Amino acid sequence: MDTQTWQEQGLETRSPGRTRGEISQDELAHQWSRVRGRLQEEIGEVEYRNWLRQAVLHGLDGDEVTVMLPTRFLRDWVNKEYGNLLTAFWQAENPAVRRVDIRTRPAGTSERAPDLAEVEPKTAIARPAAAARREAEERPDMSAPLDPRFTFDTFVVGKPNEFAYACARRVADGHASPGFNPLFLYGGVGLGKTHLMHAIAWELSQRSDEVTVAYMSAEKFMHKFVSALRRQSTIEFKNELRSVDVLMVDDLQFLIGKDGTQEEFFHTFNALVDSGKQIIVSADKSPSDLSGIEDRLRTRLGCGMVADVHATTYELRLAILEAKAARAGVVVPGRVMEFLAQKITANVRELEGALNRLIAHANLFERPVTLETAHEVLHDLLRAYDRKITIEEIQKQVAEHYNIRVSEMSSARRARNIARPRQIAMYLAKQLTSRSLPEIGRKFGNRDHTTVMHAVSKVTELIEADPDFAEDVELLRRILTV
Ligand SMILES: Nc1ncnc2c1ncn2[C@@H]1O[C@H](COP(=O)(O)OP(=O)(O)OP(=O)(O)O)[C@@H](O)[C@H]1O
Repeated sequence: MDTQTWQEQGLETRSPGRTRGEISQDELAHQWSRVRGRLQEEIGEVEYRNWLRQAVLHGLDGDEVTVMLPTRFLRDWVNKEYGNLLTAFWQAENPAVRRVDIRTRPAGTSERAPDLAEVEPKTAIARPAAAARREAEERPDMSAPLDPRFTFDTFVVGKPNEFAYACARRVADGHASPGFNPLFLYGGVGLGKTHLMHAIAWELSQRSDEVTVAYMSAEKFMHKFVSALRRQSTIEFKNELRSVDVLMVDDLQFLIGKDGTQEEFFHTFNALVDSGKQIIVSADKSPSDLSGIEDRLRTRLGCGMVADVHATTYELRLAILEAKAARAGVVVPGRVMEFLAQKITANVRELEGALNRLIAHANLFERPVTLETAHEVLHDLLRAYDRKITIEEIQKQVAEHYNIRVSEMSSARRARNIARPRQIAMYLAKQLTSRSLPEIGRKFGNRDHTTVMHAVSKVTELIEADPDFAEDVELLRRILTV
């Protein structure tokens, strides 16, 4: 990582190498970036900006992390309001950390910490694991190595992601037909697209020393392109990109409206595909729904394999929690996991964050994880869920969306244009609230729980069979969960 990037990431400038406790500056930077990500998720964008945006990591010394803030007021406030959270998240990231020391930094010693969006996944040229790390150290501009946790082994497969997983596997096995080029993965926030891309990169690089994989976020692609333009070194940039065997661009939606960068990406894309190289792209929408992308690019993006990563189901959430707890070597009672899987429905990132907080809390206070501690530790998150989503809100939103009266949610009418939205509302009530089937049934005109069960399985079936229908339900889910 170069000095500038180091500072951009809210880190103090220091000489490269390893910190005490065998952790490299890059790893530490990643941990800090994730801690900040969790903080932002946890306390919300506004609070984060107000209080923590200027926090800078000074370093890790033994078991103590030091974080600097520019004023005493900020230091005291952060200490009081977020000190425990910071410690818990650091502990979850790095079990060696026991304490977080929050201090003021002498004036003029560091830069602001940027938005997370600015520092999220960077670029990595992936070779075998060890080589990739060396590469990252030798080539400061290729700053972020692939996340070692994002492999196929750690990816939990369920109905919502099995197709995307199968496609990713096929490409990673090196047996994909041209029909898999490009592989376009799309779906909502935090559902595992980046994880799958990294997994492909790891797998390919472990398979052969010869294969070079370039992974970058669309933003990074843009930054690199723009700075190449400034340095008048676009030829090198092009050559560098066109020399790889596999190019992965994550979160392509960030290229929307960036015409010059899109143009460059389009040419790179064509050059690579024409010479038989593999392209893998992720975005939050399917190619046909990515408005703001040039038509010729959209057409090319959609001409390979397009795989949707659907919103999680209760079963998948539970399986993910079980896998993560087992991996962390922590015993979390089944009831606690069921509770989390039922409650934390927005995405896997949030679910993972909740589990990490519970584990960190248990470690910190040397107490077992129980349903009671889950309520206590996650009360703010759970309150947000409780506050946000009620069955009434779901009914209102769905009725509005399909242009029917809210009263039809409880009526006896069985016409398709009424019954289908009602089934969708029941399905969302099951997904987004912790209400039981009989409770949901009661809210829908005293219907039996078997009717709700039927609605849930019907909607699940339709989501799998009909992408437009799936899109509609996903849209409603997002509206309800923002
Ligand atoms: N099926 C899964 N099994 C295990 N972990 C998962 C799964 N899906 C997501 N995760 C975890 O959830 C977190 C968020 O996933 P990821 O970053 O891949 O999401 P994304 O779809 O790329 O989101 P974004 O659109 O925000 O970039 C990661 O820590 C990832 O490991």
